[in-house]
This record gives sequence, structure tokens and C-alpha cells, in this order.
Amino acid sequence: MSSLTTSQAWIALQAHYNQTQNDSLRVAFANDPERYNKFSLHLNDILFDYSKNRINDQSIPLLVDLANYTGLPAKIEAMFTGEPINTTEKRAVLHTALRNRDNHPIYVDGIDVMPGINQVLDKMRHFCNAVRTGEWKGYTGKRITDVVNIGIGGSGLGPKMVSMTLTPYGSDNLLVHYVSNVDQTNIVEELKGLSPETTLFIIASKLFSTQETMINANSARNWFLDSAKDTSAIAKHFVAISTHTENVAKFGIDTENMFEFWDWVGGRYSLWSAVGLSIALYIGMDNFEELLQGAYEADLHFRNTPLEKNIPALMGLLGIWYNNFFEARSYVLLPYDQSMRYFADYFQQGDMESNGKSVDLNGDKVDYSTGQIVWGQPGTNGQHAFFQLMHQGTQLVPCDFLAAANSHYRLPEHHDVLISNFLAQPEALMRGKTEEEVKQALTHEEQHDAVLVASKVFDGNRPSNSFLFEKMTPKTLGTLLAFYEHKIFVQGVVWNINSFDQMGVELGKILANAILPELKNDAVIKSHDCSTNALINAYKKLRQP
Ligand SMILES: O=P(O)(O)OC[C@H]1O[C@H](O)[C@H](O)[C@@H](O)[C@@H]1O
Repeated sequence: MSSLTTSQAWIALQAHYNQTQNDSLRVAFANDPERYNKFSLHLNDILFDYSKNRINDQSIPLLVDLANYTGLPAKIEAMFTGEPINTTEKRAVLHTALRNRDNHPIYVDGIDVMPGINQVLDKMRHFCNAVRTGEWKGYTGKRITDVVNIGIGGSGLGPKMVSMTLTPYGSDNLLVHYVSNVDQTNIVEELKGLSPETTLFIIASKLFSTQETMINANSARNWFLDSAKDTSAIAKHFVAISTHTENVAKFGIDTENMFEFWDWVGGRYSLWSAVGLSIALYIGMDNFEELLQGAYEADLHFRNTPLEKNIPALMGLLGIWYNNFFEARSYVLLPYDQSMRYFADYFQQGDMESNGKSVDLNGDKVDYSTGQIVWGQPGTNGQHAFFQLMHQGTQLVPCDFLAAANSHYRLPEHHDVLISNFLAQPEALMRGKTEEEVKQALTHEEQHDAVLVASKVFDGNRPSNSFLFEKMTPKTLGTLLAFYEHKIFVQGVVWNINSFDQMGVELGKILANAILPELKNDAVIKSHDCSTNALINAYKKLRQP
């Protein structure tokens, strides 16, 4: 048994769960008109309501005891001060330095990282201004109208999610496009209608060696050179974002056009670095810095607020409560905001790549469940897809609802209808519908149809958090993203795992590299298990020359 599950704090939580697991949220609300006041918090314009969770007055102190037992406060400090908490890769984890807006020194190996960060921010500002004003010209003297970011994982999804969320702040004269998949459909479709004379490519890759990104970058260069003919024109149309100067030069991008970041920025935490260049080009550098400011304010809150009033700490601990005691295996993110349509995808990588681990920091197999399956999509669409299971299925699916009180658009009716759903769904999940209530809405005859009655009952008692904010601004988005990043960190600390490596993505890549040469000719392949051999050989038969 691990020291975690045999700790006093864990045992106390287990006993608390045994005692309260069947307590009714509906009854708790009826008995305590102060419940909302007790279990809600604000940061700036963001309201965090966690009162619809399966908790009572003892629950949060017990969860905080567990966090203290695992050393969370000291580990928060270790992260913010640049200690090498990514132990397998022996690296600091300093995405928080990228948004350290008060600019206090932060040291890695005795060197302050802030001057380097500020230099890159300055370079981004100059570049964005030049491109956005049209001062930066393409090879035929025309201004840039389209930016194509080529990058995958953190080097694609983060900037894409932010740019799409902040479309109301985006430039009408400079559109952004995202290419990540090595499936050629992605780049072919994205480049349709673009002109090489007015397109700028950003090649974003930490090591500049990721297979998908390099293949897409090569295809982009070929597409460009088919028109431009002259390799000297590349300098006006290709920039790189990377930690690896040599690989950038090898690819043929002038290192003058390279925006640097550092090995202490994890891929899935990198949108705050130069990886956010496509965001800054689209919404302008001032708005990009507002995004950083929002995250910085969440960082201050996370670092300085006692755990029982600390929004990301509570998000993480409530997740532990469901994952490890209620055995809820998934977690759903439900932004009632179409612009946040990539939010769940983004935190699917953020969370599952960070906490999908089964060995602890000592290398021992864990005997408790770690990372949850994270999924979701915007409301109200999700209501017409998977909410049936959330309301009446056999699984407990804790969820977060997020919405802005004000839309950026002004059509009548839409927003109140959207928000009425945002409000009603957590209420319905919490209160359910009893047999008696079901019968009241049925005819006398229907009331005697036992199957009908049973099918219409909602057990309720299904937990959720709600986030309500004034408007989706760059700053608000920055704060929300940092909350979720820190939630992941909190859970990693409690589970005693390294949230900052991703060894589990390597094996598939290595095996794909072994298969690739076997696809070069039509020879029958026998070197794998019989299933893989058969699939390779079937592919070779089916493909057309
Ligand atoms: O930025 P790159 O080095 O190209 O890495 C892109 C992606 O590669 C891998 O899939 C990692 O698991 C991701 O965390 C990373 O974001």
C-alpha cells in the first residue's frame, strides 16, 4: 500500500466518504440557505460556484488536510521559484515566469530568466506591429493577409484554442490558420484560397524535429517556392518558434526570424511563450499581454491564497474527491460559449498528458487512480449529444459549466436562452426528479405505467462547478486557463506523480519510424505480430500507385 492511501488524511477522507456518500444535495440546499455563500469564491470578474458538489462543512478541511499532507504549499513554491520539479527530465517548470508581469527575478541554475523572456516579448511586439501595419512585406511587396501556424500538440492546439476564443479581438485584415495533422487533408484544405505572396508561415516546434510538423513545414515550403521560385524569399514568409537554433537553421529559416523559448517551458504549457505568436499577430500584442496579465493574476491567487479559499486548489481537490473516492473516471468541461469550442480539446491534452501516469515520483506503481478522462464540448450542443448519460446513466460524471454574462454579439434572444440552459443544467443534475414529481406530470393512466415512471425519474445528486464571468476578454481567458493549469498541478502533487513529462507518447512514435521504411516497397512483411503484419500487407495491397 502506498503512503498516500495509508495516510491519516486519506483514511479520514475515506471514512468521510463512507458516511456521506448517499447524502442528498437537494436536501443540503433545502437545509442550508447559506450553502452558496459558503461554497463560492470570486477572482476579479470571475465567479466560481462550487456549492453543487457532494460536500458538507467537513469535506473541504479534510481535502485540505490531504493537500497539506502531500506538501502542496511547498510544492507550489518550488514550481514558482524554478526548482527542477520535472524530475525525470531534470528541468524547472516555469510557464508562470512567462507571465510574471511584475518582472521579479526568477532563477534557473543561478541565472535570472526574466531578461530573456522580456527580450522575446519585445521582439514579438516589433514583429507583430510590422506585420499588422503592413510594414512587413511579402516577396512581391504586398502586405501579409494570412498567417499559418504549423505545429502540433502544445505548439498548435494552445494558440488555436486561444485565437478561436478571442475572435472578437482578431484582426479583419490578418487571418490565422492552424495546421497540425500530418494527414495532408489539413494543410491542403487550409492553403486553399491562400496566396503565397501574402501568407506568412510560423513553424512552431520546441525541438524542431517533430515528424508531423517537419513534413507539414516542408510541404508549406514547396507550396511557397512553387510560386516564389527563389529561396531568398523564404525569409519574408517563414518564421520559427523553437528552443533549437541548429535545427531551425538546418531547415533553412534565417535564425534572425526565430523566436526563442526554453526547455523549462513544457509543450502543453507553452502558449504563453513565443508559441503564442500567432495569437499576438491576430489579436495584437497589447491583447496578448492582457492574456498574460490574466494568467499572472491567477498565479498570484494560487500562490498566495490559503488552500481552502484557493480556486485552483479547490478545483483540483474536488477532482480528487470524485476520482479517488466516488470512482468517477471522467470529467467533462462544458463552456456555454461557442468561441471556446477547443477548450475541452486543449485541456484534454493538458490534463491527460500531464496526469495520465501510473508510476509515482519514486518510480513505484501507484495503487490509486490518477488522471481522469477529460472531454467535453460547448453547450448547448452537448445537451443534444451526451447529457442523457450525464443525467440518467450509471456513471457519475462531474462537470464544469462556464459562461460569460455578456456576448460579444448583439442578436436578440440568443444569449438569455443560452444562459438559461447554462443555469438549468447544473440545477437539473443536482436536484433530479423524484417519482412523485414524475407522477404529478402524468395522466392517471400513465401513472400506472411503472416502466414509464421509472424511466422518467432522475436520481439527481450529480455534482458540478459553475464559472460565470462578465465577458470573454483576453484577461479573463488568461485567468481561466491558468486556473485549469494549476488544477492539473494540484492533482499531480496529491498523486505524487511527475505532471511534466510525457514518456507515454514515445513508443508509438518509435514503432511508426520502424514501420515507415517497410511501406517503401511491396514486399510482404513478417517482422511484427500477425495482426500488424496483416494490416501492413493489406495496406500495401489496397493502396494505389
Ligand atoms: O513542440 P514540439 O517539440 O514539436 O512538440 C509537440 C508535441 O509533441 C509531443 O506530442 C508532446 O507529447 C507534446 O507535449 C508536444 O506539445
